[in-house]
Amino acid sequence: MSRIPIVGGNWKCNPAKLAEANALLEAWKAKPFDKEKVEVVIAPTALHLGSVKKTLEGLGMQAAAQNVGKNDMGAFTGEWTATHLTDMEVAWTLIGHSERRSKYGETDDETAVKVEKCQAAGLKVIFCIGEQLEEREAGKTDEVNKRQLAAVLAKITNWDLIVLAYEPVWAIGTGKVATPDQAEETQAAIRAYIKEAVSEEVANKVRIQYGGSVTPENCAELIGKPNIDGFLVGGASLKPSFMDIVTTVGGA
Ligand SMILES: O=C[C@H](O)COP(=O)(O)O
Repeated sequence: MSRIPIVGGNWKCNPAKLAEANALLEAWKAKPFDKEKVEVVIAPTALHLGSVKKTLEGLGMQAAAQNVGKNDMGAFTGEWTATHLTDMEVAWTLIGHSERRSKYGETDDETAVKVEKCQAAGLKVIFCIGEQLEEREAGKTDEVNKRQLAAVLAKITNWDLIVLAYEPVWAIGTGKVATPDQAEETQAAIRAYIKEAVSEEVANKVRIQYGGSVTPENCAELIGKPNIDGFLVGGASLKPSFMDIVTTVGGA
């Protein structure tokens, strides 16, 4: 089954100024890509989301939030909900990024509640999983990925709204990209688990991104692997050359 690749840009808490975001998007404009062959989803900071979304639309890209609240509307200062995002016509959110898990204490159970809310609101989710260095060294990579996935599987009724992102934590922002074989082996195991725990149909159609120190230089070999359906890019998505990753994945 052919899966349309999907490249995400997670800007995290960058750039400092909206003008810088606009300048980056202006630079991207000069490098067209084939929208039939690759989907592009960009997650700016929440404050820039509304403005950046409009510019992204002009580029044939979609906007994502980097996080979503686990509560409904009400007295939850500092939060927003899946309903707010769909009302603002933001189609996507990330859930379970390792920085949310490790720096903000997000638990597997909380990711499950968030996924459930997004499914109810019809919001698309890039669901992030991945092991810490110690877990890989202890041979627990597949176990960790399965645990993080198992927490949310029962909440997913519409798999068309779900993309998985495998991001080994030791590869994020470190320059230590997983080798294509490492990423492929782990992502094949993730797909095998989805086949076993959900169905062969879902396993065949769900897209699995790789994330962690992806650059224009290393992305070609990674995307050549059968179980890598795109990337979730951090640092390199803040540069004009991000478009080289997009065109390597999907053609100009
Ligand atoms: O969400 C993106 C990942 O955290 C990867 O970040 P990175 O490309 O800077 O390693």
